[in-house]
Amino acid sequence: MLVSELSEAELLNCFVPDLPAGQAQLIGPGDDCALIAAPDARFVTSTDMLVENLDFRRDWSTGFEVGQRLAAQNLADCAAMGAQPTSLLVCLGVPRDLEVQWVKDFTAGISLRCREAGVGLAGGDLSGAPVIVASATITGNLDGAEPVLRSGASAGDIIALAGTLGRSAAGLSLCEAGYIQTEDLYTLPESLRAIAADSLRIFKAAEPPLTAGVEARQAGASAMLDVSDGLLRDLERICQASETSARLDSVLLKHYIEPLTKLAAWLNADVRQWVLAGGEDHGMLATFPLGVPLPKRFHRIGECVEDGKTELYLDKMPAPAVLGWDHFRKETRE
Ligand SMILES: Nc1ncnc2c1ncn2[C@@H]1O[C@H](COP(=O)(O)OP(=O)(O)OP(=O)(O)O)[C@@H](O)[C@H]1O
Ligand SMILES: Cc1ncc(C[n+]2csc(CCOP(=O)(O)O)c2C)c(N)n1
Ligand SMILES: [Mg+2]
Repeated sequence: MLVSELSEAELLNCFVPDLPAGQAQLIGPGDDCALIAAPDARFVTSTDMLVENLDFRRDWSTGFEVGQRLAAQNLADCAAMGAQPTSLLVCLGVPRDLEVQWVKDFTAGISLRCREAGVGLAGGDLSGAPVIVASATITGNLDGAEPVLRSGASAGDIIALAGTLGRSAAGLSLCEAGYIQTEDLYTLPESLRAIAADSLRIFKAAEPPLTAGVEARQAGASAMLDVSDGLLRDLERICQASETSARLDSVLLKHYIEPLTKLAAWLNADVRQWVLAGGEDHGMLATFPLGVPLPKRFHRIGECVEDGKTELYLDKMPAPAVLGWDHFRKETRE
């Protein structure tokens, strides 16, 4: 059945009765607004969108995966402030010839990730669009604590990451090379299949270490963001906001590079490009004052350095000018 065969109310009725309700959700979907508890009189909020053919392709990803990915990227933004999610609102624009099942799968994907995070899907909006456009808005609670900003890093701080780097970019390269479904991976050498399957899964539906955000705040992180546009581009954002330089350690980055090296060689891709510039893994990139024990899941990858600039270094050299993701300007780092 196509969405054009249903009224808006009928389409809503296909999924609204099954949406998750979180603890903070006092009134869920059905009225003009939802009502969400904000126990510390302030809340964090952020929004993020996905556009068909730019951010996902329907022939690569299922509705279930796109839904999971939309939830994950919003939950990652909330986590990167050190906040606990309290509500998610979802807007969806769809073409008239889209299967109703796609919309149901998409909502099921969002609902799964919301349930895992204990957050309610509080409402949203539906409209028509020439391609699928989906956006979500998250709110989160800091429980009276201060948020972890991009601007809090100082020279001497340790730079650490929780989550994966380069896996999503590897998954994108696999799809571009025609390895789209797990079954397609059987034509790869056996030794590459597990890492390829892992990368494909992460590309299609990111798996950020969401609870690591609050843990980093509680451990005393000085700055944090989620890596959506690539390690170098996002670390540069911390450097610019904090007015510090940063030095990455190539020995510590081997943790991310080595598992992907053979797959990159097979695909004729640049593994350093995947790891240094690949976005959408949504790992938590944080800085911690020297001496603070890193929370579990955080791996040290470098340190902030004082040189009166906001430069990135890889060991003792300026970091390579590999491309980070930019929707409008793809040829250089900002
Ligand atoms: N249309 C807009 N109007 C107002 N502010 C915006 C708009 N688009 C982006 N911003 C703001 O600009 C900042 C950077 O946006 P960006 O989308 O790059 O966020 P990000 O967290 O770095 O990346 P991601 O969206 O991948 O998580 C954010 O604070 C965001 O709220
Ligand atoms: C079909 C297709 N082509 C390319 C990509 C890669 N891609 C799109 S947006 C983005 C960065 C994060 O964006 P934002 O900052 O808007 O969250 C990346 C790495 C994809 N996911 N799907
Ligand atoms: Mg972000």
